[in-house]
Amino acid sequence: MQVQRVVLASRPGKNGVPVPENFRLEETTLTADLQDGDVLVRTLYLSVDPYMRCRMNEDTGADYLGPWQLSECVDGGGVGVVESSRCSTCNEGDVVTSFNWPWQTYAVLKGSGLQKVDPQLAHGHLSYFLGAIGLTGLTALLGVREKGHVIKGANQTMVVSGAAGACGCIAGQIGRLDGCVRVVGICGSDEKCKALVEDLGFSAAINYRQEDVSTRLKECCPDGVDVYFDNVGGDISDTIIAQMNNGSHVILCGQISQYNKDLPYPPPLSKETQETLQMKNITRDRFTVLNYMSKADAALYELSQCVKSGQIKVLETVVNGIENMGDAFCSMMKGGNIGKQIIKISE
Ligand SMILES: NC(=O)C1=CN([C@@H]2O[C@H](COP(=O)(O)OP(=O)(O)OC[C@H]3O[C@@H](n4cnc5c(N)ncnc54)[C@H](OP(=O)(O)O)[C@@H]3O)[C@@H](O)[C@H]2O)C=CC1
Ligand SMILES: CCCCCC(=O)/C=C/[C@H]1[C@H](O)CC(=O)[C@@H]1CCCCCCC(=O)O
Repeated sequence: MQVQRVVLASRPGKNGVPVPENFRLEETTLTADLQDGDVLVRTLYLSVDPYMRCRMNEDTGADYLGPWQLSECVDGGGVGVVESSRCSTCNEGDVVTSFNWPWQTYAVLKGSGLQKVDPQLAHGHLSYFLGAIGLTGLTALLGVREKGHVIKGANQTMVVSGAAGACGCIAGQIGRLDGCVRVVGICGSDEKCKALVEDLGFSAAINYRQEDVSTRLKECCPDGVDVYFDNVGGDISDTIIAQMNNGSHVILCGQISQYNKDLPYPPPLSKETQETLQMKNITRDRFTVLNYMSKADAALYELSQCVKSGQIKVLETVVNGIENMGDAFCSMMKGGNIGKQIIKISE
């Protein structure tokens, strides 16, 4: 059968900004003759994620991430439906997901590498398995729980950077549900600020492109900052950390402001910020969701219940068509998304 796929056409260079032309759409022939253990899947939704910028480099700078190879099909988070199966654990019609889903309209995959999901968990919104009820939601929930030290009744203020993105949206809502009295989001547009406060229940939001973050933080966080969910790093994080309280906690989730630079992960901190962390006894633990997968089932069930009950609101930016994968990735890296950036591949 004829299928479409996306390959890596070129690398942006270690210090380059990725462009859609780094990706190329191709037609290819898929031999749908299944071997034992294989399944034929139709792709429903694909995910684009910041860590993929590192996979565009020859050397990713992160030991658990392999680089994408030139002229080879790109992969990442995906969800799809089993069309036919020669695997004992997968049946026709099953909805399945994987972190290594090829950017391809149909694919033959090993059934053993796929996770079966229950569409009911997402009320039929299958794209949520790439976002709020997938790795994104897990990152937010487990990041806050494992590294945030949020205690109900402790009058804590949480700040979230990258707050209107996939992880940030959920992290702030978890902070509020878990008992922070104040949750302040930092993001890149007035429209995003409005969504955070009016739709997601953040106490306040700061547009870092328009406002003086330090001044606005002092206004929005009069008692200082107790928990900081860090998605972006760089100057924004330095400014927030400068206003953190003694004994407070940084959840080091990601550092997207540094991903277009030739730096290892996590990138080094300024001397001043290192001194602040030390003097104020602030913890700053790196959090990697893949290290907590033993807690995934319970956490996904909790996220599902919160989404179904409306306690957690889900925002998505959906574009249609595999031909738009590169555009969607580059747009997300520049802030084109509100909530999780999803690409719909088929009905
Ligand atoms: N530790 C872990 O296990 C995991 C970590 N992550 C990390 O979480 C973070 C968020 O990922 P995810 O939710 O998927 O992506 P998002 O949906 O948050 O998309 C990325 C967002 O980053 C913001 N951004 C881009 N450049 C900058 C910049 N220079 N300064 C400030 N903000 C910027 C943009 O929003 P804006 O308009 O506000 O600029 C953009 O929308 C990333 O750092 C990622 O690496 C993700 C998954 C797992
Ligand atoms: C290199 C910078 C990464 C910064 C943090 C981050 O974004 C981490 C993301 C991972 C998270 O733990 C869950 C994921 O899906 C991300 C990594 C996925 C790894 C897939 C492995 C693919 C491969 O190399 O084969």
